[in-house]
Amino acid sequence: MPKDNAFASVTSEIGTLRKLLVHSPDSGLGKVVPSKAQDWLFEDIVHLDTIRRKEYDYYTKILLYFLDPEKIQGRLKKIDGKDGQRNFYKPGHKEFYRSEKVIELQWLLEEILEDREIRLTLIASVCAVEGCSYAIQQNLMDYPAADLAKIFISGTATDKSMLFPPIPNFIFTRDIGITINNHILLNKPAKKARTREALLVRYIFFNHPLFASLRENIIELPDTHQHFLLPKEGDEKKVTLEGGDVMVVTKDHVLIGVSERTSMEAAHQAIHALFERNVVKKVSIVKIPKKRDYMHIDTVFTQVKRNVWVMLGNFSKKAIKKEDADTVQRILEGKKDDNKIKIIQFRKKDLENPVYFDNLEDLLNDISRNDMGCDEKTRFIYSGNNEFPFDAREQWTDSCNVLALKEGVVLGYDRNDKTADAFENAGFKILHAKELLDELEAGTITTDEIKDSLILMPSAELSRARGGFHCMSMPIYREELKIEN
Ligand SMILES: NC(=O)NCCC[C@H](N)C(=O)O
Repeated sequence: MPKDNAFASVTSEIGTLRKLLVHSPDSGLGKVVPSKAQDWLFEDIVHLDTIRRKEYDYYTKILLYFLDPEKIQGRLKKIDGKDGQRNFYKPGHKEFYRSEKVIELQWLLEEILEDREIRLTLIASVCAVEGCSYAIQQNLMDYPAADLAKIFISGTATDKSMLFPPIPNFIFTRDIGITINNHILLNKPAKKARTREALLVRYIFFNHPLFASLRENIIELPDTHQHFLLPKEGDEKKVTLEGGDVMVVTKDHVLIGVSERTSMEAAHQAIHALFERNVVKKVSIVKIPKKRDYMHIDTVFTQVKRNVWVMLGNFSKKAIKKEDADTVQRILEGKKDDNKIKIIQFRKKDLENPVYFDNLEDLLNDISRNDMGCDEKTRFIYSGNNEFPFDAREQWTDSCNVLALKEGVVLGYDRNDKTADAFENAGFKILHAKELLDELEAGTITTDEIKDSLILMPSAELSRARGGFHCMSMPIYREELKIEN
């Protein structure tokens, strides 16, 4: 349990995780059709039963074991028993795990929908966003809260009719908002497919009693003045921001990616909002190429320990030097600056004089050494062991997108073999989720004993959704790291 009484506090990427928001794959994932997969931001269609039972359920078990063991310890056989109903994992079912540490968004949505006024407003809002008929809107009022929550998320009514599209990316809770110290910065999705997620989450944060103490600390970025007059596509003046582009590296320092999803204008607004409210003292803007493969900064790097990061080699010093080595190419492509990473750090006390970094490694090294006071050498583990073509292949399947359960213990996909080798070479133990759970249940190991490890999770279906465990988590509370400066 957190030592203080604050409900929310995230001051790093790697402090021991105590509370997070998640959403397990709902039936909407099983409704993605090939013709809409790209619009709905999936590269492929997934097999629902496999993604749940053989993949995501392991994530739930590991999270509960680390964050809320009473819910699961000694009960695994029964939970996954022969009846095969998975009731423990189903929000809305009476046997659902209902953890206040591993917090399921569908459960919170159901709870706020018990309130008639919220139900009416949210029905009207969802119907407006989805362009539903008046008849459907009236019809939705007859559903009990649990069914309505399911419908809002899956898009499908209890009689199996599809009322509106699913929101299959709701499993990527990272992107709905970010806890920065004891504030929550809400997102403004860049893609239409994620609009309903933002709407539902806004209602949860502003209405669920769990967040009552935080209401004053919820930050919503304003839109650009007369934003409705802006051209449809490609205007940097639009304010769009997704959580995968925000990383809280220390209590004073936040990184904000400018990417395919987060606009420069949003970064600009966020810097002002965070400085004006005294949330942090330093914001580093990390501008990455606007590419589907790199959609947010957490798809190209995440933190493992105070002096260890996993990253894509393309953004390393060496790779950037190599790119610049051919003079003719450099001159010809000189204007293609958009393909390069750009890093600018703003300090509240001296806004006029930002600091520039040439490459990602320099920034991360500066964070490890100067912000986190780490004397040990900063180490980088590269996607695919930095070997072509495994570097790009494994980054595509989220090798760089790991979630730290505590400093040095991270969750990643089991399909990224070369990255796992790189972790091993860097001195990390490689653990497999299923075996680890067996050992935890048998009592031959405890979560406290697990140190410096990459826990490999089954991933064949999950990885088709284009996000890893960093994306599948919205930390609400992490223990504060002891930093000696
Ligand atoms: N933070 C992240 O990188 N989230 C991954 C989101 C994947 C989702 N299919 C999307 O394209 O939005």
